[in-house]
Amino acid sequence: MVNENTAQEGALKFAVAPNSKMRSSGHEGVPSSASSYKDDLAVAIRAVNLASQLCQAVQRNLLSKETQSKADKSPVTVADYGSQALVSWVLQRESPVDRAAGSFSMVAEEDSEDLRTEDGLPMLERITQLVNETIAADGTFGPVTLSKDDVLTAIDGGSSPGGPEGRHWVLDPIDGTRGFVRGDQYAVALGLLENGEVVVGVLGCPNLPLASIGPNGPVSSDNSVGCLFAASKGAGTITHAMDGSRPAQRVFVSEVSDSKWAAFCESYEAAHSRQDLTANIARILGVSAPPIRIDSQCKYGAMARGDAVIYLRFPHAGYREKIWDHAAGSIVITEAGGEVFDAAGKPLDFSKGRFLDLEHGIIATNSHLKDAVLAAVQTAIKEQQNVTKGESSSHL
Ligand SMILES: Nc1ncnc2c1ncn2[C@@H]1O[C@H](COP(=O)(O)O)[C@@H](O)[C@H]1OP(=O)(O)O
Ligand SMILES: [Mg+2]
Ligand SMILES: [Mg+2]
Ligand SMILES: [Mg+2]
Repeated sequence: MVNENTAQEGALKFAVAPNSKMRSSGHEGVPSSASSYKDDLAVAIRAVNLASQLCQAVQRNLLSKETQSKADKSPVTVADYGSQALVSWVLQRESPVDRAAGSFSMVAEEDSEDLRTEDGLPMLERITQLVNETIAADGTFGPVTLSKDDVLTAIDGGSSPGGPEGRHWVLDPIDGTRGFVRGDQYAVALGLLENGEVVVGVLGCPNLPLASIGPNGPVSSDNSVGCLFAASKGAGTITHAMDGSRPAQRVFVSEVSDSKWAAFCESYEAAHSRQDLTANIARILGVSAPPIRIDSQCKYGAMARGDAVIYLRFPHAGYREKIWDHAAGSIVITEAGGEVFDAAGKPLDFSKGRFLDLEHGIIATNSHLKDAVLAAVQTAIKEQQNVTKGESSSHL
């Protein structure tokens, strides 16, 4: 995990121009009363907070039997399922808009298939226990106990195919499960799509330091962690401490306009993003600070408050991006004044169902640097293709 020592060492080693850090908005809590998504944002924050409490409890006591491998070999834990069950349960119970409409649609990462087998029963029992303990500890939902069937049904509330029409919640119950299992960064990421567009996004980042993790972060003795980021269309992005110890503040992406002063963030896991390609992009841009490598959509949150100026993600060939890995993060960036686009410079299209259909790679930065970063990305990709062509012709 990037800790404050690393950030402080970085601050000494690398001269990075100051940028716009958190600025007080004068608003407390939810971004703006002018937002037409105020109710959606409030219920999304409540759901993400509750799910984050379950994740924190599990991460403190993670046992190996509480982690399994899915068919694609990625890990899934009792907390991924428990988080999905809680978010689905809170939204279906508390969302005024969904209740009034009598319909609920959510596109979420997990499903209950493995938990419905005989082998899955101990895990289901543990998840049900965790869900009920979390609801009881929270204390704001009244006396309620979910059965195993209720938990399975809540998890399967996330089976919607999504698409270009109507309202769909989009959930990654734990984004960055590898980071979660390692004891590092992860996010509970919840978005809302309306006719294919992300209109609400909430990121619960229980391990993210409140202090900047960027190379120009403040030299601070404050080791507090746990940040929530919340954005809704037209109303900006706010952040607050998850334990309520600091009030909400509006955040804005960095104003840095010279790429040599721009720090970039990317995946901790080399298997998730091509770090050779991102190193080349950084070289072309003249970036001197080392990459900030952390798991999950916490990167989008950190960038939205100015810790990093560029986000780069280039999965290995054959990987298809899912909408729940970017929906909440992308609106957190755009409402903080940034831009999110693919390697062709196009905005991400969340209207195509469970997958994103895009040109290789996802990039985020501020509007000053968009053209320069895009040009560097395209140059690095061409250089890479030339090297690959050269290698294959030398084998002929
Ligand atoms: N082979 C892979 N390549 C790229 N991303 C992956 C791969 N396997 C899982 N992921 C997803 O990448 C995201 C982590 O991103 P990052 O690398 O930025 O931390 C997570 O959503 C993770 O899924 P999950 O939600 O199951 O953890
Ligand atoms: Mg996963
Ligand atoms: Mg994910
Ligand atoms: Mg996940």
